[in-house]
Amino acid sequence: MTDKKISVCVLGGGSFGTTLAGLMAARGVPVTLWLRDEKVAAEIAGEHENKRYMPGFKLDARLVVTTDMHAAVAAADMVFLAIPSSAFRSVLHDIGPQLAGKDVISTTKGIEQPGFLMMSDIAGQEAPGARIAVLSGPNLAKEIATGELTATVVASEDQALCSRVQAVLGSRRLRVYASQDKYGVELGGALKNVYAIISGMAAALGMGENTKSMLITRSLAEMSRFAVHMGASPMTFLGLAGVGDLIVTCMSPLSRNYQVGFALGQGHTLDESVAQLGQVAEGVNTLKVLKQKSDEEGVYMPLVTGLHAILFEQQPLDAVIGRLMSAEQKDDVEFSAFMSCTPLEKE
Ligand SMILES: NC(=O)C1=CN([C@@H]2O[C@H](COP(=O)(O)OP(=O)(O)OC[C@H]3O[C@@H](n4cnc5c(N)ncnc54)[C@H](O)[C@@H]3O)[C@@H](O)[C@H]2O)C=CC1
Ligand SMILES: O=C(CO)COP(=O)(O)O
Repeated sequence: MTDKKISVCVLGGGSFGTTLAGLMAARGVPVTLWLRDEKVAAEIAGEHENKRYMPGFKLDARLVVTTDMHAAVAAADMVFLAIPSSAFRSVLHDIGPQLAGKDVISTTKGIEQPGFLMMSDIAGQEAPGARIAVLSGPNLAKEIATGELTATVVASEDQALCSRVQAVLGSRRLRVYASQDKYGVELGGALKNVYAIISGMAAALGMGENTKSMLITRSLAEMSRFAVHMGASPMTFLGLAGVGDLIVTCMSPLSRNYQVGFALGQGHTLDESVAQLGQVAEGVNTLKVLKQKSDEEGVYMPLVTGLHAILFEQQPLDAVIGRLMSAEQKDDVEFSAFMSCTPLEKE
């Protein structure tokens, strides 16, 4: 790293954007947080708090907040995106040419249809001149904001970019590990949201601890099977952006996807469950995208199929659980065979 301080801009003033921007500002990094809403921007500037998304969390007074996206991006060397996947492309579309030569890091955990595109794919299309990385791991915004210890993964083929992100974001409370498997890290972050909905349902239904453990473990098997089929490294799923993020999202009531599942398990409809959350739960859209893709690709994903049947095909929960529990009993750790074969045998 050079002596010059890297200037950062965070796009998106929801839970995660606010948290990341506040964290970096508190470390003395020059940070500007961009958001759309003038009222929220004025509140953050005046009271150092985002009462809509992060009530009760004080932000560092050095954090600059703006509603002028073009000015914020122009002044930055590194741009983090913390925008829901549904709006990711439209936000990038406005600033694509401005991002040439800059570091762009997506923190968004979703997939775009049509095309089954990762957020880094969209960034590559909308900002072809940018250097692109993704950030993912067990990173519940509220825990990061209270200073709980955790870690995350920055993934890019560009190792110098990973090092810059580690320098800007890493601290004694947040370790930033590097990976070159951008696709696997991104897939892990998106897929685990679906399984968090299932885990939330299981919790609301009062299921046992054995059941919850089985669900998380079989979720890992299912998401890894899909990801490996799609070209990701199986090893990535043993790391923070795979099993790490899966565990936290499936176990914590702070997860919004878990909360949606919990509300569903209490008997609320999907619309009610999403409406009462008031924040993004990416797993709902990812479930639709994943069901379609796994059908097209012929990848066996019984948990995805089951949740899709409950949420979008009006099938009763009992019937789905009955089907899952009476399906053929196959191998436990199935890709041990895949990992031990040579690259040639894999093809
Ligand atoms: N909150 C968390 O703990 C974490 C969230 N993420 C990911 O970060 C992404 C963003 O999530 P959150 O910040 O949690 O969501 P959120 O629901 O807390 O906030 C979303 C923010 O995006 C803004 N927004 C929506 N549409 C927009 C548009 N067209 N233009 C500009 N801003 C727009 C909203 O106004 C709001 O400020 C998601 O993909 C999520 O999976 C990743 C890691 C942790
Ligand atoms: O991705 C997250 C934690 O790593 C946040 O999960 P939720 O979006 O379910 O809150």
